[in-house]
Amino acid sequence: MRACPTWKGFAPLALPLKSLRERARGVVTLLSEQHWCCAEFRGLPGVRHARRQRGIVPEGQCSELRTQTPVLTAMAASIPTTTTTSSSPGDAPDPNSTNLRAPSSNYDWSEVAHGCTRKLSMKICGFLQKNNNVEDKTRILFNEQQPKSFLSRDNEGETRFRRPETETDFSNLYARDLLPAKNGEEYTMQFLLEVVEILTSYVRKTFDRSTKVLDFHHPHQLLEGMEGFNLELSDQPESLEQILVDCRDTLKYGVRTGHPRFFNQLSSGLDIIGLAGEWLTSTANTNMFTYEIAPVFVLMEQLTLKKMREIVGWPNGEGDGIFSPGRQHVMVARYKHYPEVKTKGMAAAPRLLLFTSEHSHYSIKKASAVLGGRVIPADLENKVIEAKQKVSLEERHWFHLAGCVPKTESASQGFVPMFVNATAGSTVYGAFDPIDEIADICQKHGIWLHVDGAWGGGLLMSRKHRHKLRGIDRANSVTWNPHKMMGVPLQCSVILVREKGLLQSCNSMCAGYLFQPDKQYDVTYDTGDKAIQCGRHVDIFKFWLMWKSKGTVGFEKHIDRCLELSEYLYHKIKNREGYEMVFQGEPQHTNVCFWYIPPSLRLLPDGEERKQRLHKIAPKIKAQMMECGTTMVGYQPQADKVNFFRMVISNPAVTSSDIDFLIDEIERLGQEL
Ligand SMILES: Cc1ncc(COP(=O)(O)O)c(C=O)c1O
Ligand SMILES: NCCCC(=O)O
Repeated sequence: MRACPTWKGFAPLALPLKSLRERARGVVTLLSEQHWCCAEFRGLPGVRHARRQRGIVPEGQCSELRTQTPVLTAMAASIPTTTTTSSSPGDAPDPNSTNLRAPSSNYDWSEVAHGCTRKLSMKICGFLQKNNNVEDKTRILFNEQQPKSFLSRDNEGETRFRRPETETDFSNLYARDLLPAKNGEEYTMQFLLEVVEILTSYVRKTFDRSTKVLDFHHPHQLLEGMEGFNLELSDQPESLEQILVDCRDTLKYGVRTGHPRFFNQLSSGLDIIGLAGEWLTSTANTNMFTYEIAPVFVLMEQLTLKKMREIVGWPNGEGDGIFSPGRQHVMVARYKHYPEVKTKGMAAAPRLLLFTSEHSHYSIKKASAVLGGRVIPADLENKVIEAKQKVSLEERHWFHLAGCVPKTESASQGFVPMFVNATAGSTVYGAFDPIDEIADICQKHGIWLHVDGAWGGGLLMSRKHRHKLRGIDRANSVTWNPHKMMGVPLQCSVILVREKGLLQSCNSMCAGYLFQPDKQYDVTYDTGDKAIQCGRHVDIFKFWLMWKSKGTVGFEKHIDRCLELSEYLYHKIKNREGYEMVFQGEPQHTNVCFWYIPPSLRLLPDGEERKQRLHKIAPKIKAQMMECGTTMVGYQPQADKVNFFRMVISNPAVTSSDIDFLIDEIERLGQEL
């Protein structure tokens, strides 16, 4: 395992160092005047936000921290205990508290010292900032915490909150002290501001390439509780102090999917407007099933769906749709062909067949075609015709037959081809099926055409690339996931249906407690009954807000930029020593699939040994990437192909230098395998 590079700092939740150092220096000045020893805080980069935090300060800092621990320990041990907070500076942490075990090592004590120092410094800083009067600093230091009113009324009588100069001690506060509790407003504002600080610190670090993409730990390590990060649920309430620490740790041990060097999934990036939209959505905390409780969101959804249908090419954006995850299009297709299935079940339908290509999201095992897994129309029609007669399972190797596969191998009756899934941007290869040709076959045989544009639908926003989805306007239904290529925060999935009213007919149950027909407004805006589920999350707002902030042109620019970067990668490696492309030809999407061949395998002749050894290379490199936290990229086998890397780009933060970094990192980690 190659050594990981030393990191300048993986202190994702550190306070802005400048202010912390200033504060700390204030403490150092004060304490040294009191003839206390104290570490010189200079030279402690990455000093963490020490709210009784047990977090790990990265190796580089840990060694520095430890060299100064004896001094810090002396300070922590000698700090007087006259303050009234429950965890007064100098108190040994309560060993029974959930997260804080009794300090046992020098390192632990230095953490305690940090925590105490920070509390002291916050009190002093608050005082100094407020009074700017250095003389009285010693008096204020140990006063009880006086919750000041930080709420004021502006000219319109609106209550405004002013961030307190001194920090709130949340160790004695609990959820019950927050709104709607009586007098809970100030604590609520202070608590939420702490949370915002955690989130904004995380956002800043996400785009900082000197931080890790992840701080990997195995499941058993996290389950055991990293530095006291206890995932077990508690019978008794935890203090807000603990809740804040848990928030920080949850982010600390997660994966930064917005990091410029996170390439692992089709969904990546951290769009700030989308994030704000998600924050607002959670704050609004409403349900999409009726207009009466989501009037604005329901209208936003309807306008956005119409815009998307126009982009698909349906005249005047006519048709239907809904923001909802899941595979409703199959249900709608079946309902269209056999509506009695809704009330009588599958007995009301013959054996139905669904067709899709090997590389669709429902991928099936099959010898991969050098064309990248596209449906070859001539074969599709043959198979459709064949399927209308008796056909045995082994003859279906070319197409995936999902849905109602016959219960016995030798079905006595023909099958009814009902549904064809054409993939616009396959998950691994990024391949686009020839939709127009497939549409001809579906039209000829009266078969429902669904276009799975979950990954490729975003290319419709680009005048340069939308031709790859030529024929999509002939589809009966379309899947399009803005949370993939368009960078909208997860979850944001759309299903569009050409025939208006079909979703409602297929799914509606007219629940009387929700969809009363005698409301005072036009109840056609109660769209919940179109969905297969009842409660439905507001997925629209973050997307609508992003669209407003970028404009249609902004999405086009993003899509074109990502495709440019994938072309850059393709041309960089296609003739590079040690690389082999999985399929020939420029990528149709941002998917670039390749093997990295370490020097030890380059002279091996093709054959079973080479395949078996090559199969292990990508997983080993990936494991090292994760241990080092430097980057993440997906790998997988596909049909008869051994593990290969699948590089995808959807994060607007990615630059060509990140592509260069990825290649260098693969070579650094793989060259000695
Ligand atoms: C082509 C394609 N279709 C459908 C899906 C399912 O998307 P989701 O799981 O986000 O609904 C994926 C996911 O990667 C996909 O790549
Ligand atoms: N729907 C699954 C996502 C697959 C991927 O991100 O690679």
